[in-house]
Amino acid sequence: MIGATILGLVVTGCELAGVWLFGRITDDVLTTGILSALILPAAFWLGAAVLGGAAQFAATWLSASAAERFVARLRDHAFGHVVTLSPGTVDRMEHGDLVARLTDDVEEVEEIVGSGPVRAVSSVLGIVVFGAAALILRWELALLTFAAAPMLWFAARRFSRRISAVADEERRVNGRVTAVVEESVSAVALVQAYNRADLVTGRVAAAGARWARIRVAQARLSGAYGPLVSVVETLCVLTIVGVGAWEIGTGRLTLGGLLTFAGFVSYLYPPVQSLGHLALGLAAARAAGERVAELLDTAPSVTDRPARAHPAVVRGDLELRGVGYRYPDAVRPALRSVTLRVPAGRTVAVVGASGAGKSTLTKLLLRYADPASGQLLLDGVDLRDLPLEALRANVTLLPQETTILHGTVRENIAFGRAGATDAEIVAAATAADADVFVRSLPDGYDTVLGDRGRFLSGGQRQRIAIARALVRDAPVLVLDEPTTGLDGEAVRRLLGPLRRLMAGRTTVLITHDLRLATEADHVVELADGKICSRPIVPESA
Ligand SMILES: Nc1ncnc2c1ncn2[C@@H]1O[C@H](COP(=O)(O)OP(=O)(O)OP(=O)(O)O)[C@@H](O)[C@H]1O
Repeated sequence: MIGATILGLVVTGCELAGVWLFGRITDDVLTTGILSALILPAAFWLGAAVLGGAAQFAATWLSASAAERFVARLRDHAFGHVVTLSPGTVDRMEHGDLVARLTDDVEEVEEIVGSGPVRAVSSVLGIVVFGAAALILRWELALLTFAAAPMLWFAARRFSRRISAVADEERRVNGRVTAVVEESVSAVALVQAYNRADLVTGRVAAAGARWARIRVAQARLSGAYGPLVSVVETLCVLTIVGVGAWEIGTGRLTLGGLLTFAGFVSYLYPPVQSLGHLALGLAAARAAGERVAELLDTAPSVTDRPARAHPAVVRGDLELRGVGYRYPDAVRPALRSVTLRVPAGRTVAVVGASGAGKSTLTKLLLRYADPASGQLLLDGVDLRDLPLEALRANVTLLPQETTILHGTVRENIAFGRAGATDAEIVAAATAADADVFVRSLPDGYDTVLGDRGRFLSGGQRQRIAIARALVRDAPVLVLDEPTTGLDGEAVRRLLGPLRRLMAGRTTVLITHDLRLATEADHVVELADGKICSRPIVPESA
């Protein structure tokens, strides 16, 4: 900011010198015809132009890098906040709208908070310096010219109110367009299968048309502001020419003096206009800023309590004592007084009908949410008393839907633990029965997997996920329907990798698959959010 102010001063000083030298040249060279008098002022003028140009270049560079740094920092901050929100909170947001807040809205805020102050300072500098120069040269004429300022201020105020209302709407609709496009693209397979291209294109077109209407309204408003200012400017120039001609006639002003004065005034308007535009831009930035602030104000539903002592590595004794949970806005609780114990190193399978509350249990075990009543304990410590990072370092979740990230097979497996070595990655893939098919891929472990792993079969995706969990090597394992969507043969092939993954780990195995349930030491049934007392399959050895 200080650098930009100094550079702004240098630019303004050079422009001022240029205008003044032009006035001198008019009086000493153009009106007298003495060519030799041109050399010195021309040399100074050229010097001022070079120095001013260099300062302008440095100021542009400085403000662009400051602006981009600001955008990156704000986006990192906002995104850093989003990843602390529980998955349930993020799922309740429209993903496209969330993306719009983290991209377009952050950039819009920068316009005002980042480069805005720099532009404001250089505009104010320009107004003060050229205004003072005009006053010093001919104060009466200057005051006459400044009379236009209230008109400009009044116009900017009227426009900014209307632009502000439109800007709010534009930011909202912009988020909606991104959300509709994002949703339609991710559902493209369903759209084609059900022949509903007309429905989604209609939705995108409707959102796009609404956005286009608002953008046109915005353009109309700011388009009207520019010409209005030009008309006011023209009025001032005509006043200067008229009064100036009269003053030249009376001998109170030379032609060079009038041109110098007109030059000062012409340098006065761009900063006045720039301040006006800045005020108009403030409306859009405020609307965007509110959307970013709303995101930052969304509090994580689960937070760390003040630090407490905790074992770095846990044994893995898991216990649920009378756990109850109800989703926000849900009428019925998803879990009701669930009591369950999984001794260290043992496996408990949780079976039950769809909607019984099985996945909800996994969310509480990972602390995506806290129970409304009761306690979940790891080695006798309430999960809420463990730092979130320590809890998650000790509990590995294999979610129902396998997430494959855009990246290589190696990166996808290494995602399980920062710093995993190549040897550990290959060992995990081998134990997950993934090594053979990975080596048959075009680039082996360096094959880039497309978004969501669409180049892989369901069973292959699941084996990559098991390798990732093996690399993580945590003592507690939560498996949420690990065989969902797989046929009998694929399930059979997954049994070996799953057994190797569960071996020696405390495991909560959520499954519909009774063959898989027999892998557990104990099976419990969840029905309507409660544990049933009767075992539904005979316990295995
Ligand atoms: N995000 C949510 N908001 C509100 N209610 C939810 C939410 N997720 C689940 N529920 C409700 O909570 C109950 C338990 O859901 P849960 O997903 O735990 O069942 P589940 O046993 O895992 O079912 P499935 O076997 O079909 O995966 C259901 O009635 C469900 O409708």
